[in-house]
Amino acid sequence: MMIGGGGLARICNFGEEASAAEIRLLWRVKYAYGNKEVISLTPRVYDYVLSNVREPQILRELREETASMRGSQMQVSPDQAQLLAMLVQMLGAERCIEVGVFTGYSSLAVALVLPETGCLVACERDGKSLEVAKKYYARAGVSHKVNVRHGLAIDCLESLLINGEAGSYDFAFIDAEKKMNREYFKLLLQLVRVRGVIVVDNVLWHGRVADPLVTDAKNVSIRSFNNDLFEDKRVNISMVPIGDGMTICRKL
Ligand SMILES: C[S@@+](CC[C@H](N)C(=O)[O-])C[C@H]1O[C@@H](n2cnc3c(N)ncnc32)[C@H](O)[C@@H]1O
Repeated sequence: MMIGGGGLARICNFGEEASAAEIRLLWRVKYAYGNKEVISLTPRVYDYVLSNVREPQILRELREETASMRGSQMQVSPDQAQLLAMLVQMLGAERCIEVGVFTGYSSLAVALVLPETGCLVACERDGKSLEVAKKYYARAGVSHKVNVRHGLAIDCLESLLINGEAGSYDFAFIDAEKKMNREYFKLLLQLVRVRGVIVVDNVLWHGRVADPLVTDAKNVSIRSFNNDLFEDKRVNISMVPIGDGMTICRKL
């Protein structure tokens, strides 16, 4: 059965008003690959996902405090933070780096699961949001695991390399200036050990990267970096449609 362009547009734009049957039809039209049906994250499905996230109380409080702050939409979602923490645990990571801390939600999620001897280098240029992050590291009792670096992330990463720390990190998370992703990745690939992991956030850029008609500078830059990662034989990759999209890269 075919569905007309107008019908599709209506369901796409006003998904919440569409009937369940229409949505199922939309899935079949738009998201069926061979025999495989791929889930579309409606608000209801996403609520269900969130209801299955085991968000620690301290992270919930940080998220709620950040909600009233400017830029709160930059924070990773609870399901993303949970995935980052799980990757760190699966790797048995002891040494991590975060590029782009904001008020500390993702870095706290990582610090909480690091062993007592673990260390997270947390790079952030904005002093005001770092104050919130430091308050929560202290409240959570993980300040001793977080090496806060206030300044430009590039300077921080270069200083780690100058300090002879190449190949000594297990895990890194990139979540700062998108147009700098290529530079961050280049430095982090040196800092992370073989079989270590680098996660890049916002690779789907609100879905706009998939639209060839959107050609603003940020989109072009994210799309081009995604393509670099796809071609990069030094890493295995997995692009995951979680939050605003994250690509998990494992160094070979
Ligand atoms: C998307 S937010 C990070 C969100 C954070 N990971 C979280 O889950 O709450 C990006 C942060 O990167 C910081 N940032 C942007 N450019 C930077 C740079 N060149 N050096 C250091 N930090 C930078 C911004 O100040 C902002 O706080």
